[in-house]
Amino acid sequence: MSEAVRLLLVVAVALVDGDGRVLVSQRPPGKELAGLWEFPGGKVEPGERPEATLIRELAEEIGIAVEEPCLAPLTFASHAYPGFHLLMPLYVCRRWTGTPQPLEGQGLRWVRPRALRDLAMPPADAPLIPFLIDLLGP
Ligand SMILES: Nc1nc2c([nH]c(=O)n2[C@@H]2O[C@H](COP(=O)(O)OP(=O)(O)OP(=O)(O)O)[C@@H](O)[C@H]2O)c(=O)[nH]1
Repeated sequence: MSEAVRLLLVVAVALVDGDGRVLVSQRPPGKELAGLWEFPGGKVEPGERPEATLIRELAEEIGIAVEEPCLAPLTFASHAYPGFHLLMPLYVCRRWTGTPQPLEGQGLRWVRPRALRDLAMPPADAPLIPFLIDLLGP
């Protein structure tokens, strides 16, 4: 039998603005993978539905309100990190209330999907970029 892995379920979202740009957030100093740009989101807590996790994280991290029907599944990442295996559904969202703000002192940037390739992102995220380019154009 192969070695047991710890599976970590994290949900993330590509918020898309009217110009087809995507919001990325820079992991704050002190966290694992600090300085890398990522899609907003976080770990699914025990007993929590993934969509509820995203709605909670978006309110906590960037101060916007999202309605569940506005979260559309796009694709997912499956990546072996040292010590755990990340499974990360990526949703797309084009409608929300409020203006994204860096409530946790993180950097926030709106970028065209093609420009994601030039950002330092966690290794799990690279395979997600072509799906965003297909959906939104470069
Ligand atoms: N949110 C998010 N997490 C990602 C992405 N890519 C990626 O590998 N991850 C990984 O998924 C995990 C998310 O953990 P997190 O620390 O952001 O979750 P959280 O907000 O619940 O953390 P906390 O325990 O500090 O509250 C980390 O291991 C992170 O490196 C991404 O694009 N977005």
